[in-house]
Amino acid sequence: MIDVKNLNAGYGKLQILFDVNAKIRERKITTIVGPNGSGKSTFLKTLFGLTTIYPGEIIYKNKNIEKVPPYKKARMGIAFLPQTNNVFSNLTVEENLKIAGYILPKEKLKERIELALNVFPELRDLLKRKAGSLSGGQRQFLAMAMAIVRDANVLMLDEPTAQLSPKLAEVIFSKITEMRDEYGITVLLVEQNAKRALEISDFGYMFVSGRVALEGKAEDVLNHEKFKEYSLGITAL
Ligand SMILES: Nc1ncnc2c1ncn2[C@@H]1O[C@H](COP(=O)(O)OP(=O)(O)OP(=O)(O)O)[C@@H](O)[C@H]1O
Repeated sequence: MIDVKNLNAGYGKLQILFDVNAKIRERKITTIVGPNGSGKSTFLKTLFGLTTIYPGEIIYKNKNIEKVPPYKKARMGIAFLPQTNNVFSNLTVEENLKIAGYILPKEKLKERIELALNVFPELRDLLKRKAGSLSGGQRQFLAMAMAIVRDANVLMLDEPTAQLSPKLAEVIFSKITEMRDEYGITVLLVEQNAKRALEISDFGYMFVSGRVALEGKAEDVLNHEKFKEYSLGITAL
């Protein structure tokens, strides 16, 4: 679905990612783990077009998209949910959902919102609430529901369980698997909660210092010595 080839990227002259090769497979969950500052968020931002790309290729559905601006990527079905500011706080939940699908015809929009609310029934009672007054978990639900309204093919999530209780993190993980299994959405996930994230994933990558240090089937990454060292906090930045 997304093929990343020899990707080098960063912020202005500051290079953060070095020769990254990765495959984001269709209808699968791919998770990126790694120490703080290893470039995980930068990778997502780069795929969405928010950083400077030096040489490197990003191929989506057989098209090179490294020069495509973010708003066009959104129209191509790629959704990026940053860690914060992923909803419009001063608008209601309902307004957020409507804005997500503003390019859709009215009937289609209604249908998509209904579908999103089936995945996130927790939002039904909150439709008139301002998004800014939601809890962290509810806000995350809303951001994910908005991606469903937009009919995203690929959902890139940056630490969706950050600052959530373990119980709520579990709910988010099960929603992510539901989105893959029931709606065929391709998921690219960046998580601090590395072990749990890999457990629900199909494929995994570990980044260290902006490079791919480990890759493979999620369970192989989970069982790899390098991942165990990282989990124990031994892997150096
Ligand atoms: N907008 C920016 N401008 C310049 N440097 C940045 C910017 N955003 C991030 N960086 C730097 O890029 C490096 C990688 O950061 P990034 O957020 O991608 O890491 P990460 O693996 O997602 O870390 P964490 O797990 O802590 O979120 C860090 O050294 C960071 O300081």
